[in-house]
Order: sequence, then structure tokens, then C-alpha cells
Amino acid sequence: MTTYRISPSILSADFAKLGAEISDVLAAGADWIHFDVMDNHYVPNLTFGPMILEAIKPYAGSALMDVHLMVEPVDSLISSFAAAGANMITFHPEASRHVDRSLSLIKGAGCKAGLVLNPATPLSVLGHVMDKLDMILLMSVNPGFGGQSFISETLNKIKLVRARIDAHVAAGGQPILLEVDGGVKVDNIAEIAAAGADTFVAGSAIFNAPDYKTVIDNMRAELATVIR
Ligand SMILES: O=C(CO)[C@@H](O)[C@H](O)COP(=O)(O)O
Ligand SMILES: [Fe+2]
Repeated sequence: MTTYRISPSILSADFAKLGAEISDVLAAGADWIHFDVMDNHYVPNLTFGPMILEAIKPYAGSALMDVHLMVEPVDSLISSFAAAGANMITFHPEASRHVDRSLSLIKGAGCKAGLVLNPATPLSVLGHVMDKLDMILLMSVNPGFGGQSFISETLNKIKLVRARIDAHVAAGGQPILLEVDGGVKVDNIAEIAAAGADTFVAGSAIFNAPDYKTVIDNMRAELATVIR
């Protein structure tokens, strides 16, 4: 039985009451909190940094803080996000000169580490670093904004990465989570899970709805129909 995780992206939350939004979405059944860091350089948008993470961390309790870095360069920010309360840090290989070093820095800071692949990023970036990954995040939109539509070609990519992870584990490698981010909704989450994802970021689908629990319950009901 696959364990599924739902990681609401607070990019679509009400920033004037972020702490309460985090408490509410966790009370509604979310597993993790997804924290999108954008720098107006690697992506054309600007969000929040380590000081905001530190301020909201108490509201997350024991929930994993899933920090998605859309910044360039990456390395100089890792220790600040780790100190501020990140548990998982993911970054885009295009934004790091030395991907293996960035992964080691994240691990050395006591966090789990992952790579994020944009829709057009080839799977070859995973070569030679699988042993260092706790998670692979496949973007199903181009990074930079919430509320975009799911790019359906991602389903093929999820299947390919699932096969790669399964082969890695079968050969004695560590488990690696497979997260999908962008345009995830109640009506497509089952298809995304059937393709092989186990962890789902959802921003607008949850925070733009009047009742977070209804959305999360409906997502879990959809996931319960998936046979994989
Ligand atoms: O990283 C990003 C966007 O770059 C995402 O985490 C979005 O915030 C997801 O938002 P929705 O597509 O679910 O609205
Ligand atoms: Fe994200």
C-alpha cells in the first residue's frame, strides 16, 4: 500500500494570516507544508525567505516543512533555511553550478534533500546523484506562479521516474519520494498517483476553496481508488 502525502503550497494562502492558515490546513488533514521560495531571478516572482519560515514554523507543529527553492544561486541560502526550520529542501539543478555539492550541503545541514525537474528538464540530471536523493519533485507547470494548469506530458515523466526509483530501490538503494507540483486538483490527483507519484503539492486547489477539509478529504477519497 502506498502512503500518500498532501503538501499544501502556502503560495495561495492568505499572507495576512499565514500562521492561522497553516494551523487550519493541518487541522483539515494536510501532511506537510510546502514553502515556495522565489527570487525574481531564477523565476519571475518574489515570495518569502528564511525569516518568514522561522516565524511560521511554530504553527506547523511536527509537520514536515517542505521548502522548494526557486533561487539562483542555491548554496548560500541552504544553511539559513535549515536554521529557520526547513526539514526537506529541494532545488532546481539549473540553478546550482555543482548539484552534488548542493545536495551534500543540504544533508550536512540536517535536512532531507531533493531535486526539482521543470517540465522541460531531462531525466539525465538524476544520473550519478540518485544515492543522495530523499525526493524527486516533478514540476507539472513552469515554476514561478500558483494557479496554472497541469501539463499533461508530466504523466509520462512520472511513469519514467517511478520506474527509475523502483529499479534503484530493487538494487538496494534508499527509498526516494516522488512529489508532483503544479495544477494538482481533486479531479486529476488519482491519475497522477496512478502514474507513480506519492506526494502531492496543491496550492490554489486547497487555499482558494471555502473549506480546506472538504478538498483534502476529496483528494484522499480519489487516492483511495488508485491501484498501483
Ligand atoms: O512551485 C510552485 C510554482 O512555482 C507551486 O508550488 C505552486 O504554488 C503550486 O500551486 P498550484 O498550481 O497548486 O496552484
Ligand atoms: Fe512549489
